[in-house]
Amino acid sequence: MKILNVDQIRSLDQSTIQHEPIAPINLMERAAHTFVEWFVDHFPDTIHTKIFCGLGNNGGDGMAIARLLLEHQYPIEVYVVRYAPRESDDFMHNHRRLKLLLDSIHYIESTADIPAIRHNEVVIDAIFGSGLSRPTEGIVKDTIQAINRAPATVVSVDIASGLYTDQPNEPTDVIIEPDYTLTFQLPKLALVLPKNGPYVGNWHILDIRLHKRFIDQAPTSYYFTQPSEARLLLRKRNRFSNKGTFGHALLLAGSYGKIGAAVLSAKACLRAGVGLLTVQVPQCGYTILQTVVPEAMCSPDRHQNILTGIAPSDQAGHESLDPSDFSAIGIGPGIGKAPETLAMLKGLLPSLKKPIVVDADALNLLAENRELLNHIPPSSILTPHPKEFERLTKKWSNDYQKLDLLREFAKKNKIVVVLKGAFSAIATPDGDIHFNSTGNPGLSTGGTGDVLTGVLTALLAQGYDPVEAAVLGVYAHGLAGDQVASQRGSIGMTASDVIDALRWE
Ligand SMILES: NC(=O)C1=CN([C@@H]2O[C@H](COP(=O)(O)OP(=O)(O)OC[C@H]3O[C@@H](n4cnc5c(N)ncnc54)[C@H](O)[C@@H]3O)[C@@H](O)[C@H]2O)[C@H](O)CC1
Ligand SMILES: [K+]
Repeated sequence: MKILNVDQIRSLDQSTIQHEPIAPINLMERAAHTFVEWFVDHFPDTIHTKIFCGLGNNGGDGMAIARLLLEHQYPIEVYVVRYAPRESDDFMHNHRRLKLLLDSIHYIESTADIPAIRHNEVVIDAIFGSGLSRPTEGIVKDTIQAINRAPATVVSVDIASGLYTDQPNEPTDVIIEPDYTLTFQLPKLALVLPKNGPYVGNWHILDIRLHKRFIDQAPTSYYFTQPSEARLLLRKRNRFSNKGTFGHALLLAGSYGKIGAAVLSAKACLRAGVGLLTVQVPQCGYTILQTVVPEAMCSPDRHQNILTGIAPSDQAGHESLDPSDFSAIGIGPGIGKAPETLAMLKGLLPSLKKPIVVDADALNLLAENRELLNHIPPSSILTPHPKEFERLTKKWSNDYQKLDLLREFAKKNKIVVVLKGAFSAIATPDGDIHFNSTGNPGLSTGGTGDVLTGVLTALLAQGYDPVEAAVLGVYAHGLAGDQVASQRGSIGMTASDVIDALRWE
């Protein structure tokens, strides 16, 4: 699903009005209906509801929502924040209609007009939507602060009042902190950025049937992975396939004290459908791996405690590995940063031709030896969390700048970068960014990154295109986390739970 910017959303509105065709006021009515449908589903009709409206079309939505909630017998009160002398036409239209049904509409002009808000009430925030053009101030700011201080549940219409749709806010900006955001038609960039968490809450998309052809043709570099899109990426399996069909992956993982990382990666790789798996671990991990992951072959490093090289045959009779024998290689989980491990990386990278997966300490070694980035095979997948990404690039001052850095880094190095976090951002070599839609805070626990590396390596080994592997793998990994959370809650989720919950259907 595309993410469009404010100007495009405005044109989308116009395009819908012209092509459907539909009168603007009826489009507002449709938006209000969809909002109320969700609202009625989530809150009982006895709940006291205060609706705060601005004077533009977001406020117009609020007015229409108020009228529809009245029809559903909700006890409502409506407050108009009078911050300017002029109202939009569609606001005025809905204001007139509401006045016929409601004894009194309240107007907030000074702080004395701001009502007390109690904990068992719901607030609907319809002050500003996508039309926000400057920071909130004066009476709007005072009203927003009062709503934020109140113990009530807050639901924002389209986007929290005070939050820009696709540009950074200043830290001093006063913005509604909603429990829910119900956004119209398309996700907005502001909704997927980590710093905006408090100004977004749980957000949902309401389909208001805006012009589909306009959306299909609109240029964008931002996408949000929907379940149906992820499912389409999944390849059907042929009944006559054999384990050779699904590739042979090699994982280079583990060091003394971190053999668990190798185990988790290996198990996840198998659960993501790889045909054959070889894991190279330091010798201290050999027995562990052979015992805990019997499905994988294990190639012990020459070194007892760290990885030092793709093992050539030696007197001990260890078989040699040839990197080109593998359909995909994953490097990094738990490998540490020993000089010998760096030397291994330096020796290995230039010899590789196919895309690989690079994670964890392999990323930190790259950050400390950036010339190695030139040897990463094109279309490889790097999976940094924000701190690792900062080490690879530089500090950013806001999430929008971080996205620019991410895009540039992926383009310049011709790689896929999965920036992990809530709504993980996947940057492609072409400069697109796909935000993931699955996952929950339970995934912020040791080992889940190792699981992702195993999953991505398995998908590459099966021949998935690297961008598709990243989008699908990150989606499935998050979905497994959501599955665990729905069964046992997100607190106490472990990486092993996530592996068990991986499903491909
Ligand atoms: N696009 C859609 O899919 C639909 C959107 N709808 C709703 O319309 C709003 C956008 O409405 P708009 O009138 O353009 O803007 P706002 O209501 O957000 O703002 C009104 C007005 O206020 C001025 N302004 C901006 N910032 C400030 C400020 N800080 N202080 C004072 N005044 C400010 C500015 O002139 C704005 O124009 C969208 O979010 C949806 O809720 C439709 O109803 C359905 C289709
Ligand atoms: K709003």
